[in-house]
Amino acid sequence: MAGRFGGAFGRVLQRRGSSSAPSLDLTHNIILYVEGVTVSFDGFRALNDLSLYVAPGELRCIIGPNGAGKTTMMDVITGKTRPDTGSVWFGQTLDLLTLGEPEIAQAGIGRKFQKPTVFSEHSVFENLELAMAGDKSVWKMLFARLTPEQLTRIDEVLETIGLKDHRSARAGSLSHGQKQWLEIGMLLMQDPALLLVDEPVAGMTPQETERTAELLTSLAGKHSVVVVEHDMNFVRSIARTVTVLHQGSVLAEGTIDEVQNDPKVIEVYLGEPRC
Ligand SMILES: Nc1ncnc2c1ncn2[C@@H]1O[C@H](COP(=O)(O)OP(=O)(O)OP(=O)(O)O)[C@@H](O)[C@H]1O
Repeated sequence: MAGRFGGAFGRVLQRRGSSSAPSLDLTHNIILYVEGVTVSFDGFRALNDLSLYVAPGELRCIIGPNGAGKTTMMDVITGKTRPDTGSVWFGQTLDLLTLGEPEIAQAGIGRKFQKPTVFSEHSVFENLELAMAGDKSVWKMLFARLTPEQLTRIDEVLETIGLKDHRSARAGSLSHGQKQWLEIGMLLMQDPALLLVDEPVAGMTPQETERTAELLTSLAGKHSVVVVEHDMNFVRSIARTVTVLHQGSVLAEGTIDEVQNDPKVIEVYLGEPRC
């Protein structure tokens, strides 16, 4: 990666709010490099020489038929699965393949899985407070006095996720969509530079879907956001650039109209009822 994109001149960003996080060098205006990545399971190539690049602040949608390798790609970026070959870099200088899952999260990559996982018995506010704990003791966090900055940050995130009026509600009492937003809020408490979001609108009402589109769109710019989603109407409503995966490689990339009119994409999706 470093060879291909030249030396590290210019900007080195220190992520806000996490002094122990490694610095993120965005010199070449790329936050995520996935290059030539291959992952095999018992000889079957789930990812096959996959390469893609994400710019800082970009909102990228990844689509592809079942089994295309979308989840495996997320697993490789977050350190859950190690590739056989290829490289994955976060900015110019962080080689993600040398880091474990906790270090990758600490470096500024947050992942939202499809199923929401919130602390049901705690309030919305407390969930955000707990998410701020990072590697500190959760118990200590709940009883520690919050600094004015921390309180402000929680208020900001409550505003962003649209749950200001539910701050005292028990998380378990929220609707499915609200739980998803709360979990996104919990990730935001760590201020990740890159957010990976897996099928955010599965099971949501049309109103919740619309609100989620607004939320993810509002996060882009401040964060880079990579969304894996099957719902094409949703993808159309948020995406600027869409990457289509098929058999572990990039089949097409472009605007939603470009990829939907691409004969290769049409052929792959023929008979795929979800798209
Ligand atoms: N741990 C594993 N062991 C064996 N095969 C696996 C494993 N994980 C994934 N695969 C296979 O790799 C391929 C890619 O799977 P992956 O889950 O990444 O696809 P996907 O695009 O996320 O699919 P979906 O849209 O259905 O979630 C599939 O054929 C899957 O069966």
